Amino acid sequence: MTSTLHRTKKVLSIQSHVIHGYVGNKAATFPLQYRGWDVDVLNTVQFSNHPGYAHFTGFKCSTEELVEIVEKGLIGALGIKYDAVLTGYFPNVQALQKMAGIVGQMCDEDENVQWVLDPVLGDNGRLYVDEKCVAVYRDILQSSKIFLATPNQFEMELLVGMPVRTLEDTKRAFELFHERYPRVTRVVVTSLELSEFSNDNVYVVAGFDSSLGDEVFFYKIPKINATFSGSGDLITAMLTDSLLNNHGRTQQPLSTSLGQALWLVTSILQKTYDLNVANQGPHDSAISIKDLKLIQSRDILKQDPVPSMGKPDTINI
Ligand SMILES: Nc1ncnc2c1ncn2[C@@H]1O[C@H](COP(=O)(O)OP(=O)(O)O)[C@@H](O)[C@H]1O
Ligand SMILES: Cc1ncc(COP(=O)(O)O)c(C=O)c1O
Repeated sequence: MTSTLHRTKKVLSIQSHVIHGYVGNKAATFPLQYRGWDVDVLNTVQFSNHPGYAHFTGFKCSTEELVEIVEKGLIGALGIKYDAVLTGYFPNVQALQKMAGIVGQMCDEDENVQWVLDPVLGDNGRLYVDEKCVAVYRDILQSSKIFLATPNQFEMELLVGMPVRTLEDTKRAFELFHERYPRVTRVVVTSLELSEFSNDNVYVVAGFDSSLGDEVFFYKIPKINATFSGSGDLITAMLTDSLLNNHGRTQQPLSTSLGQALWLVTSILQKTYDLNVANQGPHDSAISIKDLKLIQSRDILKQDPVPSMGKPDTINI
């Protein structure tokens, strides 16, 4: 009952769109809506399906189209005030640069707008955008006020310019990140494979909130025997919800929000895995699961309050 008394939060989500499947905006929109957000969806590309499939077709929005929709339409004509702007995949360097300029200005002009930035560059040692985007993301992170950034392991390595393979590296990487990008208040590295835990079959998910001191915290998440597309986009969306949609409660620390976002994502990935295995039968090596089962996971998304993955470990930097 009480949640309906609070204003519905509004987010502008600028990411890719696929007609079939769930990555980019398709992975973020339904979960955010289901958790009570008004989501304004700006699609940077429109593809038949994600490029993890053998074939896809579609088209990219031009920089001019993206700029016009936000500047003339959403801000100029409608004057919409957002609580958050979520940015993900951009189809080229120019679109990234221009749109980051506009979002940065929105945040400078109104301190209530929080920028959640997923620096989409690549994964597992491979870039899937123009390499010039690396320097552009470094500039953006240096010059803009960012509420939360969510690089994966490879993206964190590119942003700090060092390999991140051990707990000691992780500590140094967060230190360097904070030195280089002091205007980024929170950073979460979404999946680290660290040598200390190589026998434990876990991903490490680590976070740092510069407004709360010098502690890096991390969760160890048991690996499900599969690879998923869209899990990164889903966790960024669920962190946005957990940090900003407090239904009138005081804002909770990043470690608590990450514990809840991880509970939601892990439960959805497990459900997706179980439904796939029920169809395909048992397997030995990791299976590639192309589409999250988001609709079938709506009962998970409805949880309130959201359970947590437990207590994180901590390291001081
Ligand atoms: N095989 C897996 N088993 C368990 N959790 C996973 C698995 N793959 C992804 N995740 C979860 O999804 C989150 C985001 O995945 P990640 O691979 O970091 O995204 P990105 O696509 O940005 O690289 C991770 O923090 C982890 O919680
Ligand atoms: C255009 C596009 N956006 C988003 C994603 C999803 O990325 P992630 O699996 O890192 O969440 C993909 C992955 O294939 C993609 O091709």
